[in-house]
Amino acid sequence: MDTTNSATPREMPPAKIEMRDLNLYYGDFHAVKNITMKIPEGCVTAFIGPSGCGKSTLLRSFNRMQDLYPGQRAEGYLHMGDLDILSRDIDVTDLRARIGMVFQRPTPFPMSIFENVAYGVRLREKLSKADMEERVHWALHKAALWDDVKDKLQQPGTSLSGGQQQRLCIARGIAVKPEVLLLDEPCSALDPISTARIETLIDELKKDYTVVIVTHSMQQAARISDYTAFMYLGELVEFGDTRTIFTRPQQKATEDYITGRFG
Ligand SMILES: Nc1ncnc2c1ncn2[C@@H]1O[C@H](COP(=O)(O)OP(=O)(O)OP(=O)(O)O)[C@@H](O)[C@H]1O
Repeated sequence: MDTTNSATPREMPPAKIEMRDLNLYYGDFHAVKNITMKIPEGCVTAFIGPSGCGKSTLLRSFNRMQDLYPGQRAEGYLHMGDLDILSRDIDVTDLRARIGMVFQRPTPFPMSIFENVAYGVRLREKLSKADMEERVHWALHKAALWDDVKDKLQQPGTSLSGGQQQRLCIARGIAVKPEVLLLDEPCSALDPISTARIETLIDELKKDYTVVIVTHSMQQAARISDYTAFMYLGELVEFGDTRTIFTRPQQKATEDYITGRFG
């Protein structure tokens, strides 16, 4: 399958993450095939494609989630700047602080709202009580959750609504000040109002972070992303600026998918 990069390098901001011939396997199963692309810095990049095409597998490789599953492996070139993400010698905990992740279902820890946000920071930094409070409040503001929780920071994270829990997970993700935020279908368990709030938040976050999102919703990709990658059967079919992908796709498979005529 031809891979067409319809955004020329001149138009695109510099790469934050770069892949060359990246291959991902579950045992013998070749789930993601020969991906060569650059994720632009300070933008929202969306991965779309039919169920099972490898979007989540690819996203998870950016912060080495495959290490958590025996039998999963990655081959090829995957870099963030000078950092060789696939190198055995890197500190994976440090990598996951630099490249944070928010999952499909909100996953608050069984602890207070405050501690949910402070937990990851405490693992990495020795902050005074006042500095920690400042960091937690900052993250909750950034995640547009402060007004909802400012009077109940000691209540359990699980006492919040689904949409609030997902914003709590985003606050937790940004509290450690990552460079990249990976969002794996962050709105799939949310109602339309919570989804709209998360989408607004993502738009805000790209001022400070590089955001990569996997979404099943083409409308969502069209609304919030600057660049879109369409995957099919483990391959990258087409990648380019979102407007071009949705209005003038170069590959028939992309056109069929976005117009709902797919298989
Ligand atoms: N833990 C696993 N072990 C074996 N195969 C897996 C595992 N996880 C995913 N796969 C397979 O890898 C392929 C890619 O899966 P992946 O979850 O990345 O797809 P996806 O595009 O994110 O799908 P969806 O949109 O349904 O979440 C699929 O064929 C899937 O069955």
